[in-house]
Amino acid sequence: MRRFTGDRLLVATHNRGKLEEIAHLLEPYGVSVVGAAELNLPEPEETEDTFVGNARIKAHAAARATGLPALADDSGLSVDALGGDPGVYTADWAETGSGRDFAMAMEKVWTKLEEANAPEPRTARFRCTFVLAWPDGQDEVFEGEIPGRIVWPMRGDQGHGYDPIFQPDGFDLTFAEMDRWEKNRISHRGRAFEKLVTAFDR
Ligand SMILES: O=c1nc[nH]c2c1ncn2[C@H]1C[C@H](O)[C@@H](COP(=O)(O)OP(=O)(O)OP(=O)(O)O)O1
Ligand SMILES: [Mg+2]
Repeated sequence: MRRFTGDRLLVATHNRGKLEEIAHLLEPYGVSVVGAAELNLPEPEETEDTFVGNARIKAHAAARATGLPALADDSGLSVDALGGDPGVYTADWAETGSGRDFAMAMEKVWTKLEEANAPEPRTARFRCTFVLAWPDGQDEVFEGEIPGRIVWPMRGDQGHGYDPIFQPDGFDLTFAEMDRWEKNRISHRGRAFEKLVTAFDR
């Protein structure tokens, strides 16, 4: 495991919600973040069919373009009764052609569960894969997941993406009803971060 010794980390994401959560996770380590969008880095095509494959594409593209270490996050929601969908295609389900519509994407999840007559609880998990890529082409992989269930109707206005329909096991709140500290403490991203953090120990 290599150490990250800087005080500002390039996060190879164009997703503001992820960036804010990662910023809060890093704050106690005295590391701030800069997002790929702020540096006007292009959004690479995510052509792999695994989280780790797509996280590698994003992390290495940013590390190559800047000569800096870069952290990418590839994540998604896997619904058991839908055979693990949307999974790696979680962002694609929200694509409208002119941006992303997560209300539409959440309706799609719910409609498919209704069509499948899926019994309650409609179990699901969020998964997160971090890839930390070094400018010399090496990388390290850290994964986390959180089990829960899909609820309907949507609840809460915090968080991002599919948070309003995901209720983690052991909680009565959806991710969108939690503040980001509470979410980070238990989330797929928080859990992957617990492993990544050894790279920031200083
Ligand atoms: O904590 C989460 N709470 C709610 N939804 C979430 C979460 N974590 C991932 N998600 C959803 C958002 C996106 O639709 C997909 C990830 O897709 P993914 O390609 O990894 O991210 P993205 O395209 O939004 O940003 P980017 O690739 O620039 O990092 O899963
Ligand atoms: Mg993406």
